[in-house]
This record gives sequence, C-alpha cells and structure tokens, in this order.
Amino acid sequence: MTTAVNSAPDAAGKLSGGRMFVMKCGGSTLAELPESFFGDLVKLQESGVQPVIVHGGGPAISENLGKLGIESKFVNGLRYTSEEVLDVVEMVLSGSINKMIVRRIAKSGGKALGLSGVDGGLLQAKPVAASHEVGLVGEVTGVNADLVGGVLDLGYMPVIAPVGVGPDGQRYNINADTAAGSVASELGVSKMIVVTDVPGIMKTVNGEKRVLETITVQQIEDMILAGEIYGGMIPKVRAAVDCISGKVKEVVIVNGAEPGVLGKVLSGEKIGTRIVRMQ
Ligand SMILES: Nc1ncnc2c1ncn2[C@@H]1O[C@H](COP(=O)(O)OP(=O)(O)O)[C@@H](O)[C@H]1O
Ligand SMILES: CC(=O)N[C@@H](CCC(=O)OP(=O)(O)O)C(=O)O
Repeated sequence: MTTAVNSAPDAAGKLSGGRMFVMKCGGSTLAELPESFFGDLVKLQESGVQPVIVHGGGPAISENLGKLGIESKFVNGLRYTSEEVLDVVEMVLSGSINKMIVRRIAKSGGKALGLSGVDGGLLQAKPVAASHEVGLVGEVTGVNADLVGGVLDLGYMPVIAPVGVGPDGQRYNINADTAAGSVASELGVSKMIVVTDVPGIMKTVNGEKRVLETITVQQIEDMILAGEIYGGMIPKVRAAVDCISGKVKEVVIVNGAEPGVLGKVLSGEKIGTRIVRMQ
C-alpha cells in the first residue's frame, strides 16, 4: 500500500503550525503494526515531516510482571506502581519496547533516537493527585522541548518512553496517552495522532457499532458517564481534551493496522475519530 508514500510530500504542507506532529503508539497495537507502517513513517520523515513518537507498552509490562508473579492492578486506568513495579515498567518501556521501535524504524531505512522521559529531563514529573491510591504514577510538569528540537535538527525521529523524573530524581510511571498529550501541547504541534487497536471511538447506534467521525467534548463526557467510553480509551480522550484546549488543533484516534493510515490522516482523509477544537 503506497498511500502515505504518495501523499507524504503533501502531508508536509498540510501540517499547519509546523512540520512536526506527535504520534502516540499504544502497546495494544505495537506488535500488530505492519512493516509498511514504519516504511510510511520513514517516507514522511524523508519528505520533511517531523514525527515525534511517544509509545506505551501496557500489555508487555503486565506480561513481565506476571512472569515475576506480580499482579497488575489498575485504579481508574492507572497502573498501581510500587518501586518494584516501576523497575519492570522502566525496563520494559525504556528498554525493550523503546528499542524495538527504534530498530523497526532503522530497518525501514529511517533514523530514530530512543529516549525515556528521564534522559535530559525530557519529561519532568510530579506525583498525580491520586498517588495515595496509585503509588509512583506521575503527571508531566514540563517537557524539554529544546532536546526534542535538537534531536529533530540532527535528522533523528525522537522515540519517547513515558517514564518521567522529579526534581529530586524520583522516577514516575506516566500513562502514555497523558505523556503524549503533554508533549504535543508543549511542542505546540497542530496535530496529535493516537494509534491504537480500534478504528476510532465506537458507539452503538440502533444495535450497530459505528466509528464516530468526530466527537465533541460534551459527547465525550456523556459517553464516559454512560460507560460507552471506558478503560484505556478514557486517558486518550482526556489527553485529547486537554490538548485541544491549548495549541493542538486536532487529535485523531486511528487503528495502526489500517494500511497507509498515517498518510491518510496527514492528507486530511476521513479516517478514525477526530477530536477538534470548537471554533
Ligand atoms: N467507545 C470506545 N470505542 C473504541 N474503543 C473503546 C471504547 N471504549 C473503550 N475502548 C477500549 O479502548 C481500547 C484501547 O485502549 P488501550 O487498550 O489502552 O490501547 P492502547 O494500548 O493503544 O493505549 C480498545 O481496545 C477498547 O477495548
Ligand atoms: C500509569 C500507567 O498506567 N502507565 C502505563 C504506561 C504504559 C502505557 O500507558 O501503555 P499503553 O499506552 O499501552 O496503555 C502502564 O504502566 O501501563
């Protein structure tokens, strides 16, 4: 499939507010992403677009914790994170998953540099308000945007693992959607693409499951209350809502397994669910 290949030069022009965009890759989909996904990413990079990747890895963390006999517990979508859990989180996110993405980009002929939020104080963090329930989970207080800019200037795609660091050197586990939203806001990109394992936000209408083309902030709140948006979709929509109240103009949630998905989103094709700022 060559959609992104053909539309890549266009995409550079269509990214209003700069050539940069933030892409969050969820752990749910990483193993399923086809080679063509990384090939398309590299073609975009070659055409002058600057993707900044923030990735998750929730399923791999749970699998590794399981092997160690440690149970995974989530409170409102956030993993309960003790120091022991954090060791595994950091090993999996900043280690195997981050390097797997860098290797796949390199295999497709691209240049990527893996970093965790700890490196160069990329993701500065503090404990979340609910830390008494979730432990060492952080929220982003600052992003070292100069470091991201420097990596891009060197011609490398930054690949960021969502482990943050406090002023005292404490590490924090940060939800990847939340981290991506903060990076998008701080970099002031116009677009954030959330790549996951479903084709967008789905709603059952007249007994039929449909992907919503667009969704408003009010509809999001209603769907969360009705239990129609649940689990891992909640941090995505919350991060999206936060983002679009700042400089980010739209957040698009798409399925990474869809052929040519990045080119389609960047060239403005109707795909996935768009969460846009109200005019
Ligand atoms: N309304 C919804 N539409 C689509 N998916 C939803 C919705 N509400 C909850 N989900 C769930 O959100 C999941 C995606 O979140 P998650 O598993 O955390 O993915 P990722 O690892 O990509 O962050 C979907 O697989 C689906 O089970
Ligand atoms: C605090 C918290 O819950 N952190 C997540 C970080 C990884 C993540 O968010 O991965 P996905 O994008 O695949 O869900 C976790 O430990 O699972």
